[in-house]
Amino acid sequence: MPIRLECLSHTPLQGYFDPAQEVRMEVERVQAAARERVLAYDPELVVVFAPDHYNGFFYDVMPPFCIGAAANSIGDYKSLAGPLAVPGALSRELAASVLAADIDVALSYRMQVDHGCAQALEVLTGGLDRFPVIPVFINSVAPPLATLRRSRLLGEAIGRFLSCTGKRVLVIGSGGMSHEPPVPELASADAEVAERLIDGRNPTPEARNARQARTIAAAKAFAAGTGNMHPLNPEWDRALLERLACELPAVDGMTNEAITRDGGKSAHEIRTWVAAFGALSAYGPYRASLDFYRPIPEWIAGFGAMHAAPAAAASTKKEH
Ligand SMILES: O=C(O)/C=C/c1cccc(O)c1O
Ligand SMILES: [Fe+2]
Repeated sequence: MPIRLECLSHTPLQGYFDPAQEVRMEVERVQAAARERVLAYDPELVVVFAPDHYNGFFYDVMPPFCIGAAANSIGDYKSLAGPLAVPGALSRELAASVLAADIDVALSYRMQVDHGCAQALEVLTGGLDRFPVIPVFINSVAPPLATLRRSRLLGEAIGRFLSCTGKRVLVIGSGGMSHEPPVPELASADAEVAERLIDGRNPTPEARNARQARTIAAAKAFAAGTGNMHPLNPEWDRALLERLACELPAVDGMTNEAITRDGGKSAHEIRTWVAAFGALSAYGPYRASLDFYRPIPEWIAGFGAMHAAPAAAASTKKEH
């Protein structure tokens, strides 16, 4: 019952507004190495913990967590569009098992995922449907949010289920660390924006282009040091990476208010990493490697990559 973990930041700005070539190439090398590890491991099941950015989940019903029993990627920015290869019956069993463990989770047979999920699948597996994949949405942008501890416990409950499947499992966490791109908030929204946050599925191409143009313009202003976006916080990011590697339960002490204050409103995407590490921790002690970290203002992201495996695992090769 082997398991491997890959966590990485995403950004829809890759390919639209890039950092210096040496940084871009370093990220590409790290991403290629992660993909090589995954393909050599050849998972029988992938579980991807991902946020959403008001593309698939809205305030008409905003669950803290949702397991996909079928899912489609909308293809925002340059991310891939199309169906994920979701094993629906197994997703349902997973949801039942998590609920039986006293963690309340929703189930969707029509989950829409955005770049927050699709980019990680493309980078790590080369596509959306290369391996059977169960997407697990974690609300990271739409207050009120569950606690960070709850994401760790969700991950643990999922890990316990996975360890009983006998499958070669890969868990993925997809999210930035400190960052705060221009995502609107319901509390301060006018009526038109509020409606978009409550029920804004399937916008027109014009509306989508306008949104993407706003993000690109914000990235340019942020990298130029103008505008009033929350700064990236490499010190906070590095402390978090250390916690994930060495003392996972310590994340329980991080309150939502402190995460917003220190990392910015979208830093809550770290809960995808926390859940992935929670799943891994259900298999016992683990060993984690930090593959990359750098604040990248052009991508509005504290950008990191880590991989990990149970301490007992001798190699990352395929195990039968
Ligand atoms: O959804 C958007 O329009 C922008 C999302 C974004 C921007 C920058 C960094 C990220 O991690 C994002 O998800
Ligand atoms: Fe994001």
